Amino acid sequence: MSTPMEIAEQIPMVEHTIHPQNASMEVSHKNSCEATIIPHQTLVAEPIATTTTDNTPPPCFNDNKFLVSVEVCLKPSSTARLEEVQRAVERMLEKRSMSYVDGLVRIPEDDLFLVENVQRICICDTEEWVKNNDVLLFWQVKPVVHAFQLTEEGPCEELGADGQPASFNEWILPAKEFDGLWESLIYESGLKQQLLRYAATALLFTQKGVNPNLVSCNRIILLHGPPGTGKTSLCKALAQKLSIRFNSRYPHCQLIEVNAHSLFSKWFSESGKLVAKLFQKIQEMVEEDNNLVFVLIDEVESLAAARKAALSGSEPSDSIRVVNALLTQMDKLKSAPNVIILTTSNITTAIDVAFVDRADIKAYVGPPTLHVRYEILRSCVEELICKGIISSFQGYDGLSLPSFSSLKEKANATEIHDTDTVPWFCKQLIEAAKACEGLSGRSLRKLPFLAHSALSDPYSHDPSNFLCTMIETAKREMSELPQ
Ligand SMILES: Nc1ncnc2c1ncn2[C@@H]1O[C@H](COP(=O)(O)OP(=O)(O)OP(=O)(O)O)[C@@H](O)[C@H]1O
Repeated sequence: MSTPMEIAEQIPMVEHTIHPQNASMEVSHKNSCEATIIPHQTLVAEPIATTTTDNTPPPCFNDNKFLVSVEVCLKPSSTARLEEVQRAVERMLEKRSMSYVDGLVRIPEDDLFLVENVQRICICDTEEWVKNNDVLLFWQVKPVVHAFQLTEEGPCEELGADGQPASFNEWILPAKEFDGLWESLIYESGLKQQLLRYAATALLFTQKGVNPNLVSCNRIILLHGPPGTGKTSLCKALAQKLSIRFNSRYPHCQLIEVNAHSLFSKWFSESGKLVAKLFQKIQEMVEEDNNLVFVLIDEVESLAAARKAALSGSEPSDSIRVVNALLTQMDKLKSAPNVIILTTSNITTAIDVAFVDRADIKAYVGPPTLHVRYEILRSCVEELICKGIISSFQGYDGLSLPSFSSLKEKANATEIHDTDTVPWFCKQLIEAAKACEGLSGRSLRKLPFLAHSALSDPYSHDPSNFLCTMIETAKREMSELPQ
């Protein structure tokens, strides 16, 4: 019998081709369940590429291998050094001939150091490289291990003067409050990967000292779109993700959540000064070059209101001062390599053009599509099954319910609702998702709660009854939306 390495060597690597640009983007919900460790002999690998079509290596490709992030969360009680844990995990991964799919990796029971110190090991972002349901084999992968420990301190509030609301909250990252947030956010278009890559490029450019007069990069992101589409959560999740991925370069990381409303002083003329004061603090933080600082400005239109409106007389002149102060301070921060400004807005047209122009990425975060609505509801139902609120579906023992893409694949991309290959409960879930067209992600995440409270018998664990009630609740919620 051949050894795993011999078998691996028999598979011609160069002849296989994956096109990352074609890889379907499906955000994983497998965090709560174990990643399948499949003996690699049984796997049929999707062809793997060593180059993209234009012969340039894909961006995350090194040593003829795919770079795959492996995030290792230490136990709160652990006093081990992050580098020590990182090396221990690297050694553990080297010993195992496992496949790489997004999800949790079992910690070997005989590795006492890892058992004592590590809470979970999670493989991330492989779906960028492979099509849905395929896997990367161990020899095709160079794992990049990021060890981290969550802080449990909660936000530290900067109190405003004279009973004014606080002007900002400070979080030390990675924070317990944002754990799992990234994975819980579901988008259709690869938006999360795009943001991650953008930030990685921005940090690389500044780290390498790329001349900003020649290649401009302001490190400002603007997410805009309707309310409840997850913009604020996405900003926080991105900051958390980057604090983990860049912790060897930046061991300290903070998120400053600016309360834009508090910057409007009751003495109107003070507002410009308050903005300057806030940025003075941020400036002090970024002076420490081991610090990575994220500044989150929600509803940025309230701070960066279009000056055109002000000049036309419909806005008080103080708002002009605030916008001017904000733009000046942002330009000052530009020279610091270790700060990223994250902003959100529901009404882009109300934002000053000079601000919009400074944003390197202006990403539209739209209402959830059918695919996304199904995935959000699926993750909710999985959570309720996991916590024993409803029982699992009869005849289906899987830990996670089928994803929308896997159903589509089985149904040969036709109308998946009408096909026999789709289990009945998935059809119900699809019906619920269809009934929710127009609801925001925020409302969708509330729907299972509303459905449960509408059950005639709240102690019934019947999943089918629950799904029927969820469909009715969705229809009721839709009918109550303002026209
Ligand atoms: N695409 C999504 N996938 C999963 N959950 C989502 C999605 N969109 C929204 N949610 C849920 O809605 C919650 C609220 O989202 P959040 O407050 O970040 O939205 P927002 O776009 O910033 O809203 P607003 O513009 O009203 O401030 C999130 O924490 C998340 O639970």
